[in-house]
Amino acid sequence: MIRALGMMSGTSLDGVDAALIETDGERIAGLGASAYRAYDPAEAELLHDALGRWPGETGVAEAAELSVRAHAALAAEFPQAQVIGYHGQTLAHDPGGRGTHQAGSGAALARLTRRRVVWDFRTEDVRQGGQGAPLAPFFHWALADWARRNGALSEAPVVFLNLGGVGNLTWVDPEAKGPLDGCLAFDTGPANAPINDLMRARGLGGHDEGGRLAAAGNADPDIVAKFLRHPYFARRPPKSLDRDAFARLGHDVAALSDRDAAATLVAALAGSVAAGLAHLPAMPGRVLVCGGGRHNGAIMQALAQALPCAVDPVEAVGLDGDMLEAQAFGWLAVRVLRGLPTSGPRTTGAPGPVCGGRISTPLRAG
Ligand SMILES: Nc1ncnc2c1ncn2[C@@H]1O[C@H](COP(=O)(O)OP(=O)(O)OP(=O)(O)O)[C@@H](O)[C@H]1O
Ligand SMILES: CC(=O)N[C@H]1[C@@H]2OC[C@@H](O2)[C@@H](O)[C@@H]1O[C@H](C)C(=O)O
Repeated sequence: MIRALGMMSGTSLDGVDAALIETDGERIAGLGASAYRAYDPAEAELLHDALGRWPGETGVAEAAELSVRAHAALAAEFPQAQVIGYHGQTLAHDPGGRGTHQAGSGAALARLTRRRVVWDFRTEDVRQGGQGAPLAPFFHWALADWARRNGALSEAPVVFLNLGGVGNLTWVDPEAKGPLDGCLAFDTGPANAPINDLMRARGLGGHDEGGRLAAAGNADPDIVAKFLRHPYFARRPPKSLDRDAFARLGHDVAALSDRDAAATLVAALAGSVAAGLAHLPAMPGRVLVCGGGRHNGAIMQALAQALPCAVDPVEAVGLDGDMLEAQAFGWLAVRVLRGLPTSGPRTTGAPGPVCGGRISTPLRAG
C-alpha cells in the first residue's frame, strides 16, 4: 500500500483541496486527513483571467506559477505522503481540437516538495482519442466497492454525481469485475460555474450560500426548456465539457431578477442531470452527490424533484463529498505508478484502456 496525497483545484476556482489516501491503486485501504487552501480574491481573479487560454498565452505562466506555489504550501502539511497526485488548474478543454490544458508543472512541484509527483493526467487520454475527462469515475467504482464491503452501501447500480463548476456523473455497477467494465461516465452540464459567475457579475459574492437566493426565486421555464434543447444533452456518452461551454445560459438569465436568475440556473442544472440519467443502462437505486453543489439546498431540492430515485449527499455512505476529487487524484497517482488504466472507452471514450499521467521525481543530493 502507498500513502498518496491527492490535490485538486477544480473549475469553480475557489481553492485547492488535498487529501491523503492509502491504496495499491486498486483497493482503498484507508481515507486519511485532508486540508483546503482557498484562493484569495486576487488569486481567483488571476485564474479567472487566464480561463480559456493555452500554454504560452498571456497570464498562463502566472496562473501556473500560482498553482504550483499554492499546492506546495498545502503539501507541506502532509510530510507522510509518499507520492503526490497533482491535477493542476484546468484553463481550457477542447478534446476534439486543441486538446486539454491543466496549468502547473508537476516537475516544479516535485522540486519544491521533494516528493514524487504524478501529474498531467488528461493529455495522454486525449492523444489517444478520448475526451480526457471525466477521470474520477474509476475511483467512484473503487469507492462503491469500498462502501459495499464496509456495509454502507447496498444499492447496485448506483450513481455518483459530482457538482463542481461543471457536473459529471458515473454510473457504477460494483458487481462488475473491475472499473473498465463497471462504469459509464460523462459530464452532465454546467453546475456551479454559472451560479458563481452570476453572483460575481452582480456583486453578490462568490457563490449562493446554501442556495438561499435560488430558493427564494422562480425558475423561468422557457429559458430552462431552451437550454435543455441543446444537442449536448441528447448526445450519447462519452462526452465532456469546457467550463464555459454554456456561456449563453448566463446571457439568457441576464434580464431576470437576482433570485429568479439563480433559480433558473438551478432548474437548468437539475434538468441536465435528469437528461443524463436517460443515457444510463439501467436506472440507479440511488444518486450520491459529491462536490460543492450538495451544499446548495436549492440544488438538492431540485434534484430530488427531477430524478426518479433517491438523492443523497455521499456522506450518507460515510464519504467526504468535499474531498472526493482530491482523493481520486491520489488514487489515480498510485494507478499511474503501477501502470494501471486511469480511463477507458466507457469513461472518456478512449479506444482502449489508457494509463494517463507523467511522473516527476525530485533530484536527490549527491
Ligand atoms: N455552502 C455552499 N453553498 C452553496 N454553494 C456552495 C457551498 N459550498 C460550495 N458551494 C459551491 O460549490 C463550488 C465548489 O465546488 P467544488 O469544490 O466541488 O468544485 P471544483 O472542484 O472547483 O469543480 P470541478 O468538480 O468542476 O472541478 C463553489 O464554488 C460553490 O459554487
Ligand atoms: C477538463 C476538466 O478539468 N474537467 C473537469 C471539470 O470538472 C468536473 C468535470 O468538468 C470533469 O470532467 C472534470 O473533473 C473531474 C475531477 C473528473 O475528471 O472526473
